[in-house]
Amino acid sequence: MMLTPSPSAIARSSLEEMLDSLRRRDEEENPKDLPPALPSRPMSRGRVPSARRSLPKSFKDDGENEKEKFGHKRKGSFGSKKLMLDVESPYVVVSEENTVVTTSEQQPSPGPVSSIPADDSSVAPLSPELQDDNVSYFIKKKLHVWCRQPKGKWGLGTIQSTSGEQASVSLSNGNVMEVARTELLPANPDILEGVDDLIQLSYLNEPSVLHNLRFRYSQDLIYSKAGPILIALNPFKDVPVYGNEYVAAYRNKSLDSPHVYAMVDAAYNEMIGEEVNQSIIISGESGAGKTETAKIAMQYLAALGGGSCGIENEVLQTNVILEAFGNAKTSRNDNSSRFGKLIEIHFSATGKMCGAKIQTFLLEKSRVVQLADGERSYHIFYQLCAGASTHLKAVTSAASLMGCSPEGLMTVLSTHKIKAGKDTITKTLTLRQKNSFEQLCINYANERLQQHFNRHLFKLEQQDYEIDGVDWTKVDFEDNQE
Ligand SMILES: Nc1ncnc2c1ncn2[C@@H]1O[C@H](COP(=O)(O)OP(=O)(O)OP(=O)(O)O)[C@@H](O)[C@H]1O
Repeated sequence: MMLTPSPSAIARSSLEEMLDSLRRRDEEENPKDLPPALPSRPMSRGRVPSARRSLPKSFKDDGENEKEKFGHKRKGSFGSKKLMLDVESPYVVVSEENTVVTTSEQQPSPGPVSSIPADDSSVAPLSPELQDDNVSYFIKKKLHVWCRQPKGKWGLGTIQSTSGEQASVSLSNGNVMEVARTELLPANPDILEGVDDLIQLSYLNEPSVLHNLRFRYSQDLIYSKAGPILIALNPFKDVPVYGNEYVAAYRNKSLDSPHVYAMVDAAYNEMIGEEVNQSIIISGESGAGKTETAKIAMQYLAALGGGSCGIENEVLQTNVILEAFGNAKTSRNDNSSRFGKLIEIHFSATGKMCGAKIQTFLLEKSRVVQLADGERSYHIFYQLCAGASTHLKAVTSAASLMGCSPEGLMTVLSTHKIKAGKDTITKTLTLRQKNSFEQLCINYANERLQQHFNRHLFKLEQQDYEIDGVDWTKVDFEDNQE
């Protein structure tokens, strides 16, 4: 028997409620629809790269037009080169007895929520490791292999010889390494360097994926695809791939290299064409670029509806408010979103943005009162202080509330007293020490605690002195109060 907790039986988080409401809504809208199938994980396989498969739909020439217009050529197309089948190549032949692997066309990946076709059963997958029978081929043809080095790094090299389970590998930096054969993985042919969709790689192993992404990143190609999934690498700088010109280029399909715009465009077209709601899930570790990517996606949708006025602008401006109240500086990201959000954007029948609904969940509330070293509370607190009018500004009101003079308050906030013997030295605090609001609060709380302790303790002592007939007003408590 399976028990399902009833909604009232347990305390439910806002996240659970949100997911539940989404599920209910989906069921109401599409009762018979199954959730879209997840893409099957592409397997590493010996495969000749298909020139036709890799060519973008709008590919017309060798990319010079795009270079002229956008400053760089599209990557991932094999240019005008036609690939010939090298019958000797291990990228085609796994082994004599084994199967010739596919050169078949990969289905285009139509959108962010679509699935790619399951693996063709007529294709024999190639194990990610080098097989016995093709190690000799790699040696003979001096083909590259990835070799795991100390500290988990991968180095590119060629196998010189093997002896039992060991292999001698000549690395591209000139070193020769003795490694276990299990530490070797086949590398892709040079012609596949920098392909824009990882499923075009003949060998889909960890170093090959990392190498391909790094190669593209080094050329400011921050977007790549893995089938229907878009991979975005954070450039940590401005890359000139956004704005009206790019919106128009992706909209009219004169550009179709991997991009958030292309992803959003596919979803938009699917929504208009099929009249089905679309979802884009953006995930990654802190600082990976999720918030920025979501904003870029929203900007594209806003641009489709006519640009930065009216409702589109209002929807975009919600980010400013959300970030003020929900984002903060952390050790990993100066603008870290400390909450999850589900943004629903609504479109009219004509395809114009007509509204939005934003649900937030799991706000890190403890950040208001508890901070790690070097981190900050929510931007709004600092913005309020920075933007407050002279009348509202951190001194006269504060002094009257605290029952002291404004001058006295300013002095204690900006100076620090040190007692050296019988002398008292007043040291001016630096701007940073003055501005450390969290530290001020912590100090204030500690001072109050100390004061409470002192009062309590001295009251008891005073009573003792009074009993003993001592004039307690002449007792020097100052040391204790430091
Ligand atoms: N496409 C981009 N172009 C330029 N800079 C970017 C891009 N994406 C991210 N960044 C930079 O990286 C920083 C961190 O990105 P972002 O805040 O989007 O990360 P995040 O994944 O949302 O992190 P968190 O989970 O902590 O909220 C941004 O403030 C910005 O400086």
